[in-house]
Amino acid sequence: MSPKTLYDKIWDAHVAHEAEDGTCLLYIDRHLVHEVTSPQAFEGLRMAGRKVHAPQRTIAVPDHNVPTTLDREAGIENEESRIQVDALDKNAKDFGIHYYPVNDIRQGIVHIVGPEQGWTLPGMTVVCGDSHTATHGAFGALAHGIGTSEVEHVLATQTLIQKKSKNMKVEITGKLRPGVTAKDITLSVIGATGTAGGTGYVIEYCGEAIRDLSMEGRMTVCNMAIEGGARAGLIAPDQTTFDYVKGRPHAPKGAQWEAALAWWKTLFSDEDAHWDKVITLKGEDIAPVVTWGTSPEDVLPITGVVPAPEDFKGGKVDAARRSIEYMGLTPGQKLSEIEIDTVFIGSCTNGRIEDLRAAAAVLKGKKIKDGLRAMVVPGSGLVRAQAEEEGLAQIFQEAGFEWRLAGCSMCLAMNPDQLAPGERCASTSNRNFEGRQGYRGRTHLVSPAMAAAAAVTGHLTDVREMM
Ligand SMILES: CC(C)[C@H](C(=O)O)[C@@H](O)C(=O)O
Ligand code: SF4
Repeated sequence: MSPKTLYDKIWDAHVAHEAEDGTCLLYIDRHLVHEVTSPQAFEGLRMAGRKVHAPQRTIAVPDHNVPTTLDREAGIENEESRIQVDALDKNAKDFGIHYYPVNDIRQGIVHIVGPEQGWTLPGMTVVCGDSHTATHGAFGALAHGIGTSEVEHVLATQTLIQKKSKNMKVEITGKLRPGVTAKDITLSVIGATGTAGGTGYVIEYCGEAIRDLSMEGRMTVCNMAIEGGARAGLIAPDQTTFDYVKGRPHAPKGAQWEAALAWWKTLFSDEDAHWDKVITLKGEDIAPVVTWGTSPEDVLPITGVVPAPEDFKGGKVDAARRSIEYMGLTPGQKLSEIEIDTVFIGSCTNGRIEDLRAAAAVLKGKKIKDGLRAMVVPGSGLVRAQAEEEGLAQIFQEAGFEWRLAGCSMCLAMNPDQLAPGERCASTSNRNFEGRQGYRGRTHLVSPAMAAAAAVTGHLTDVREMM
């Protein structure tokens, strides 16, 4: 047998049919659904008089539009948001799929809920009408976003029409230095490859620094594969993965667990597998980073300065000029001197328990800068409950953070959690596009520890100085 990559293995195990031109029909093991990209898909089924083909494999949760304030049971004010969440309530009921409504403690961001509940397992194909589905690749699952018409196709048939991507290996060798996290890895990779570097590829992240990460950290890395242009990100499952999955509500049990485990242990890239592209970074070389511009590739170590447009080549010169102007920065300005108004800790990139622990460790016994607005939005109700149990919520609140309910929140500002025009935010989310966190808002992407450090000083800060 010819050697295969992990991606090849999962792909081959799911091809139901291959056409002459290489187009395949893939079987889908898990279909995650949220309120933004599903209403038309369900409507399509209704019009055609069709059912959901595999309701037991379909899991829905409202996350993007839900308010995160404690009074959210009072309802959603914005009409468009309310309609989307109401439609999901109704569709989940009508079509008999698994559902975590807004008042369920298991509700949260779809990419946090799936793994938490044991829906996401190694070797699976996982899709969702959402680009950050890449997150689930951390389990060694082939996971990626799909469009609304594909959501309808998967609902109706449990299959997806796909062409195979190429194989790319991103290796992070050695150990990370203190203060450097999974977020710094994933941003640094995008800094090195650019946002188009992964286009046409499925990335497998490997190397000692990746192996050393917890599942939470691995999810952070894979979450941003899409920001690097890749179709999906993958990490081969190992004991860390199995330990995380075991005992979760929807993980296999007993003899089924043993059978699953035997297969999962075969899920790695063979020694001589063919890679179409290979990138290697040294773990020791990665620093705590921040973004200065309006693309995730606009990333630099916190010790750096705002670049000048002339530092770039070709089309990037104008893009950088526009970014710097939009962000209200001056070339040569030290990144650590950029003052901020807001800190947002949350999102499917960094809204898990370990992220909250990392931020709380920096904040313990400290107060946020006077006049700063800071909020923590746990990724799920269960993350929130655990953080309360561990005393993290208290640390955040005593420091001056708002302690919110779960949802996407200020990651994309579809709910009332938004930046005002000109407001500047240190954010643990994954996109710093113009207007992403509110009209004319300014976003600097950072790790949770870096966000906490910035909250204390009121400017972007090297967390290593506070350790
Ligand atoms: C709303 C949804 C379709 C979108 C996505 O696909 O990623 C959102 O989650 C985002 O992060 O921008
Ligand atoms: S938290 Fe942000 S990136 Fe993640 S699904 Fe929600 S909006 Fe998209």
